[in-house]
Amino acid sequence: MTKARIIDGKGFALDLRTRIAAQVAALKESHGVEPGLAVVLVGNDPASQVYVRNKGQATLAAGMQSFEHKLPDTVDQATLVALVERLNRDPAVNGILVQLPLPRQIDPAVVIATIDPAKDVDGFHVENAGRLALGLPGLVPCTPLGCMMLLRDTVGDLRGLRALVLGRSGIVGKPMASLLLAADCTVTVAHSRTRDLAAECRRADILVAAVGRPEMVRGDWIKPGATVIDVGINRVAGAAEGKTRLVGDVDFAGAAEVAGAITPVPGGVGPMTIACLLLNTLTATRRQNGIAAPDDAEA
Ligand SMILES: Nc1nc2c(c(=O)[nH]1)N[C@@H](CN(C=O)c1ccc(C(=O)N[C@@H](CCC(=O)O)C(=O)O)cc1)CN2
Ligand SMILES: [Mg+2]
Repeated sequence: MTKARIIDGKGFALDLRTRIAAQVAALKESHGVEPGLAVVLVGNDPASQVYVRNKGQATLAAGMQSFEHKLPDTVDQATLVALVERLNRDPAVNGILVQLPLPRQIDPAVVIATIDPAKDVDGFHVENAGRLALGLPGLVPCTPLGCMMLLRDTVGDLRGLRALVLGRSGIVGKPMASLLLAADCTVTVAHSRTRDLAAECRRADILVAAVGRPEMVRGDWIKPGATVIDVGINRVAGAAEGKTRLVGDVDFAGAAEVAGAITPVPGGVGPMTIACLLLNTLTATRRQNGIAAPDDAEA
């Protein structure tokens, strides 16, 4: 039987997007400034195509300008870098995002390093990563930012809580650990080489799973009453022939019997990623124009 509160990331994200749209309208009214987001898609990865389409629709729905750039999967790195440099110079573009993954002939680190840090709404540039690690203001990666919003809404005061981040990627695990540390949690980062992962998980008041391994975290790894944030989005074979379904990195049914609160997949962290992209674009636009956020703003 499900005991845990199910954290409604989809609902939270929709509400956040509505509030962002209101702030965009106010920004246009007060300063005549309209945020613009450029999204670059390289190749034909079906999931990336869906994400980019959803980002474009969400951008327009928030009242921002959307610029989509699609390049073939054979494109060379120099051409992509030249496009990013052009977007860096374009005053209508306040945020730049290059959809990942990129084809193998392109080094993502080189492309990300080309993005103007002030327009890096993914928060992946080393300058923004360094700022986050040092507790300085910058642009924060969207998925960890969304996880923190859900955590604050669910738990409230995070100070002193024991948090375990499962996964050490530069996109989710490391920034997530920095954000939890900044919120005064006691943070452990676990990974594939961690000894007795289950025991580490069982100590955590907050468990953030971001390893990309379907249902790896079992129900008996969860501390009773813990808050579980599942970042995994894994497509696995479904019950019916030829059908697939999405699962997280956590065995939802098992964990929901033990946890105090848990994000579902789908409908948990995923929708927060796009909502936080809009938030970062608004933040970047304000900073580029020297406009302070109103007191009731999200960021
Ligand atoms: N440049 C970037 N590339 C990628 C990022 C990113 O933040 N920046 N993240 C992911 C993909 N992603 C956004 O780009 C993303 C993934 C999932 C969702 C989402 O809403 N998921 C839904 C389920 C969707 C489905 O049915 O497939 C959910 O979890 O409810 C939004 C955005 C990799 N690349
Ligand atoms: Mg503009």
